[in-house]
Amino acid sequence: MNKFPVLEIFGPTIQGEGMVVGRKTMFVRTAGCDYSCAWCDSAFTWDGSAKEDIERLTSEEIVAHLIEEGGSQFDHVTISGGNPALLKNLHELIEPLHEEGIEVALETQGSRWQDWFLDIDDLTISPKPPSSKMDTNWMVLDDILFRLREGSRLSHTSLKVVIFNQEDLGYAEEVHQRYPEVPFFLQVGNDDLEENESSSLASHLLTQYEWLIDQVVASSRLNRVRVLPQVHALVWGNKRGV
Ligand SMILES: C[S@@+](CC[C@H](N)C(=O)[O-])C[C@H]1O[C@@H](n2cnc3c(N)ncnc32)[C@H](O)[C@@H]1O
Ligand SMILES: Nc1nc2[nH]cc(C(=O)O)c2c(=O)[nH]1
Ligand code: SF4
Ligand SMILES: [Mg+2]
Repeated sequence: MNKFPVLEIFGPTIQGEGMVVGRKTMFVRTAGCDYSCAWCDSAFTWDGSAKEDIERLTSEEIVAHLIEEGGSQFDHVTISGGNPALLKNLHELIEPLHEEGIEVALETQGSRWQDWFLDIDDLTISPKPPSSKMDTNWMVLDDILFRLREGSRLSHTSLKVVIFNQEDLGYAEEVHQRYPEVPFFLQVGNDDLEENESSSLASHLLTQYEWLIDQVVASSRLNRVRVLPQVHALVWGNKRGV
C-alpha cells in the first residue's frame, strides 16, 4: 500500500480561491514542494518547520481521517500542498473518493504532469509570476495543457495567477494569451503573512483587491477573466487549517 506525506486534513470549510470559490469542501494538504515561492503562504509544507507533523498515510487512512473530521457533511475534497503533483500514485486516493460520490479538486503550480490529472473534477493550475522568484518551464506547462485538451478536460481546468505587482500582471497577460481557451483567474497576493489580526489583514487585502480590479479593468489583454481575493484570508486571516 503506498503512503502519502500528509500535513493537514481539515474542514469542512469553503474553497476560498478560484474556479469553485465558495464550494463547501474538505482539504488534504500534502508535504513537499519542488518550488520555494518568495511569498508562499504554506511554506511550512516544504521549509522543514513542520517536518515533525508530517504523517505518512495510506489512501484508506486519509479517507478515514476525512470522514472522522467531516462526517457526512461534505461531498468535495480539495487536495493541495506543497505540490501534490509530486505524488505519482494519487489516483489511489481519487478513486475511492469518487466511488463514495465525492468530487475531487487539486491545486498545483503546473511544474509536473500526472496521468491522474485527467480524473480531477476541479483542476487549478497556478503558474508563478516573477514576484515569486520562480521560473516557469513553458514546455512543461504547454504539455500539461495539451494533454488536458486532448483528454477533453479543459472544462474541469482553470489557470490562476497570483498578482503582487505590475510585472506580475504582464506575466498574467502572457499566460492568458498563451492559453486563451482556459478559464482564467487573477488572485490578490497576500503580502502580509505575519499579520495576526484578521480584520487588519482583511482591510489591507480589500485595498489590494481594488487595485487589482482597477488594473484588470484597464487592460485590453485581460477581458475574459475573473478577479478574486482569497475569501478565506478575508474571513479568517492568516490562520492555518481553515
Ligand atoms: C499554497 S499553494 C499549494 C498548491 C501549489 N503548490 C500551487 O502553488 O499552486 C495554493 C495556492 O495558494 C496560492 N498562494 C500561495 N501563497 C500565496 C499568497 N501569499 N497570496 C496569495 N496566494 C497565495 C498559490 O499560488 C496557489 O494558487
Ligand atoms: N479555505 C481555503 N481555501 C483554499 N483554497 C486554496 C487553499 C490552499 O492552500 O491551497 C486554501 C486553503 O488553505 N483554505
Ligand atoms: S508552488 Fe505552491 S506550495 Fe510550492 S512554494 Fe509556491 S505557493 Fe508554495
Ligand atoms: Mg492556502
